[in-house]
Amino acid sequence: MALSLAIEGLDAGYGAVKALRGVTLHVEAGETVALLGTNGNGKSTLMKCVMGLVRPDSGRLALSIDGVAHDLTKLSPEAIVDLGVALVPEGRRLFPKLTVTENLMLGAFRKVARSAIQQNLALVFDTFPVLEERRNQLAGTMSGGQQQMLAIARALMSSPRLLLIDEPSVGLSPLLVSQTIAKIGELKQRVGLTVLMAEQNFNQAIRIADRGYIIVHGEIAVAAQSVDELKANDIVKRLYLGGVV
Ligand SMILES: Nc1ncnc2c1ncn2[C@@H]1O[C@H](COP(=O)(O)OP(=O)(O)OP(=O)(O)O)[C@@H](O)[C@H]1O
Repeated sequence: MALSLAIEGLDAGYGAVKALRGVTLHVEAGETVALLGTNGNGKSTLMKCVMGLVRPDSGRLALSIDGVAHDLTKLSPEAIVDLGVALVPEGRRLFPKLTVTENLMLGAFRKVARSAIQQNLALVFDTFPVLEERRNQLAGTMSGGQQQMLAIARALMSSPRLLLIDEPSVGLSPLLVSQTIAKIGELKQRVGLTVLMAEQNFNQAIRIADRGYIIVHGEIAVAAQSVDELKANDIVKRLYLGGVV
C-alpha cells in the first residue's frame, strides 16, 4: 500500500484572514514529517484543509493511493476518513463525560473501521497500556498526557494510513511531551504509519521526524530534506536554536 500526500500552491483562509499562502509540501508513505511553527502561523488550517474541514481558495491537495490520485478538495471529511486519513485535533476534543472505551468507539464510526474494531483495539491497548487499564474511566478525569494518548488512540480506531497530529505537546509537562512524542515514533515502527505532525516544540518534534517544514505567517519558509538539514538552516537557527523562541 503506497500512500502519499501532495499539496501545491495552497491558499486558504477565513474571509479577510489569509491563513495559508502558496503552501507546497508532500508526505511520502512511511514518513514522519514535522510541520513546525509558532502559534497562529497556519498549521491547524493546513491540517483542516487536508481533512476537508476548511476549503482552500486555490491550490492542489491530493492523496495518492497505489498510484490512484484523489482530489481532496472535492471530497467530504467523511470520504477523506474512508480513504485512510485521520486527524488528532489540537486540544484533543475528547468527550469528557464518556469513558475511554466509548471515546475509542466513536473513532470507529465509519463502516471500514467497524469491521476492524478488535484489531484496532488490540493495537491501541498494546501501544497505550494505560488506556486498557483505564478503559472504564471517564475521559475528562484523566491526566493531560493520558488524554493526548486517548486522542491519538481514537484516531487510530478509524484504521488510518495517514495520521495528522496537531500539536500533541500542547499543555503537557516536558516529561509527558517526551513520552507522547516517543509513542508517536513507536507507532511508525509498529504499523508503518505515515505521519504529518504540527508542532511548536522543535527539539521534541525532530526526535522522530524524518524531515520537516517551517511555516511562518502561512508560508513555507523552510523545506528541509532531513533533520540535519533543518538544524543547519539559518532561519531555523534564528527561530529555534538561537534562543529567540
Ligand atoms: N475559525 C477562524 N476564523 C478566523 N480566523 C481564524 C480561524 N482559525 C484560525 N484563524 C486565523 O488563521 C491564522 C492561522 O491559524 P491556525 O490556527 O491555522 O494557526 P496554527 O499555526 O495552527 O496556530 P495555533 O496553534 O494557535 O492553532 C491565524 O491568524 C488565526 O487567527
